[in-house]
Amino acid sequence: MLSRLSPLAQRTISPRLLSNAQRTLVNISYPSPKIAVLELDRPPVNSLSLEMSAKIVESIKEIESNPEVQAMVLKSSNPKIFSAGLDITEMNRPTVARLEDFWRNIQTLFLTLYSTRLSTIASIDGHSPAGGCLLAMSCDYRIMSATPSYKIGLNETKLGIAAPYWLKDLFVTTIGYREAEVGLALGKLYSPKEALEIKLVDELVDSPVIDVALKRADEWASIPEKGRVASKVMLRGAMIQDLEEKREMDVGWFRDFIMEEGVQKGIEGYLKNLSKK
Ligand SMILES: CCCCC/C=C\CCC/C=C/CC(=O)SCCNC(=O)CCNC(=O)[C@H](O)C(C)(C)COP(=O)(O)OP(=O)(O)OC[C@H]1O[C@@H](n2cnc3c(N)ncnc32)[C@H](O)[C@@H]1OP(=O)(O)O
Repeated sequence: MLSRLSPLAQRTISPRLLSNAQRTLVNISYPSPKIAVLELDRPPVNSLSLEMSAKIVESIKEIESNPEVQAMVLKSSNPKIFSAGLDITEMNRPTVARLEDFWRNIQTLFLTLYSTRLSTIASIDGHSPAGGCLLAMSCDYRIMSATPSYKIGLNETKLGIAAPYWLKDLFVTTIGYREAEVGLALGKLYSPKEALEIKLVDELVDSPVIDVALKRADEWASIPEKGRVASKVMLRGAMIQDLEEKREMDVGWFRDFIMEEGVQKGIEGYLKNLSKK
């Protein structure tokens, strides 16, 4: 943790040179009393390790604990990557105990972000595959950079794995059954333009995404909280309750699926290709 370094070291080491063990993993700022910005900061690609997921959850709770704050913008410190999704190394020849803990943390991350009383705006200024898309879909509103080379979607099948049932449900809820059926089967990654067409994102911008995200956060923050949160609970409550009831069953599915030798070989091959690239 950055806070474990001496004050002098904290001032003199460039943030770029810090290892992930020394980083805070996320940064929180408050551009105005009603708005928080939660910045993902786990180089190189903001992948979601067990510790990263736990840190995001802790940060959302910290922001929520201030009753004045009404909206939270989720952004990345990386100018080209929102999040590369789950940290694939967590699924590569893991111990069963770590793998199960990892998955419980991912479930908690989804449940916390999807159900927060805060209005959540995803400021997607870069690639957002798989778990990155999960983070974005868990927010209330998604704004993406129009840069044509960026990609967003659920590409799990390309790694030889499947999205868990609750991520599939979230995808169906967001873009509709037929598009989700095709997108999941093909592990499709959409360009920003395609993502807007299927309503995977709500808005595309050419200007810095964060500027528009902060404007939208202001709009969402101006809606009276009680009615806004009641509407959110009505729309999202069933999916949250369903996973709450099935959490341990889902951990079992995940563990058994990932520990299969064939799946392990697939993950190994995918990681090798990523590194070679
Ligand atoms: C029937 C019952 C079923 C039950 C099943 C239950 C559950 C299954 C769970 C499934 C859920 C999965 C969700 C996921 O999120 S899986 C992760 C998917 N993510 C990806 O495929 C993204 C992979 N990354 C990329 O495509 C690119 O890195 C990029 C994000 C487009 C950025 O490209 P670029 O800027 O060129 O960076 P590099 O590719 O060079 O990467 C730099 C560095 O980072 C490493 N890396 C990249 N992504 C990840 C990752 N997700 N996890 C860990 N590490 C990653 C990459 O290997 C490079 O490392 P080196 O510098 O060491 O080579």
